[in-house]
Amino acid sequence: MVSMDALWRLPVTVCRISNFLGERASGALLERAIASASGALPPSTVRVNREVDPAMRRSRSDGDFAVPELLSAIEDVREAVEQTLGVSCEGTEPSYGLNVHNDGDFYLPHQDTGPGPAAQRLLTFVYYLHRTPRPFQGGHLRVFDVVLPVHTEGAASWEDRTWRDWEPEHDSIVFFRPTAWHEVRKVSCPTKEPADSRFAVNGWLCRPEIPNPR
Ligand SMILES: O=C(O)CCC(=O)C(=O)O
Ligand SMILES: [Fe+2]
Repeated sequence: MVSMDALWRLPVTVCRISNFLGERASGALLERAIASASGALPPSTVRVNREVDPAMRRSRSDGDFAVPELLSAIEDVREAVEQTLGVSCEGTEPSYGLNVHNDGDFYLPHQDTGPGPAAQRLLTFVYYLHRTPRPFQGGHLRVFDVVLPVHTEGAASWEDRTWRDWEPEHDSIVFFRPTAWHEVRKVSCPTKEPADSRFAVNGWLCRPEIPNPR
C-alpha cells in the first residue's frame, strides 16, 4: 500500500524593505548604536522570566535606545505591512531595544510570543545596521516554514523543518508575525570590536494591556 503520509509546508511571510531610512539617517543611527555598544551593555535576556540564558541567547542589549526616526518611518509603511501580513495594529504601542551581536553571538530558534507582556505583541520588526563593508560573517535571520503533517498522527519532527535565511543588511528592515519561529545564526566577527558588531533594533507593536478589573 502506498504511504499517504505528507507534510504540508507553509512559508512564513516576511516583509523586507531595503534602504529604509536612507544613507544619512541610517548612518547617524549607526553612530549612535556604536556609541551605545562601546559602553558596558548588559547581556540580553530571554522571554521566560527575563533571565540570561547563554545556551539559548548570546548578545548584549540596550533597552533605552531611542529611535524616533525609525518609529515614524515604520508608521509610514504600517498599513502596507499590515495588509501583507494580515494583521491589524491599530492602537498598538511600540516596544523595542538595540541588540548587539559580536563574535560567537547567536539566538537559538524561538517565537516572540509568550506569557505576560509578550502576549500583547502583534507584529515583530527588526531593523539592521552595520559598518560597510560588513565586518562580520553569518548572523542571518533564519525564519522557519510551518510544517504540518497530513494524514498522520502526531507532529512533524524537528528534522523535517525547512527555512529561509534573510541577510542582516545595513538599513534594511523585516516585519513578520511574532508567532513565527526564527533564530539569529551565529555571528563571526574576527576583530571582536564593538563597532564591528551586527546591530539590530528589534521591537514589536503591542496591543495595550487591559487592566485587570478587580
Ligand atoms: O536580530 C534579529 O535578527 C532577530 C532578533 C530576535 O529574534 C529577538 O530579539 O527576538
Ligand atoms: Fe525574536
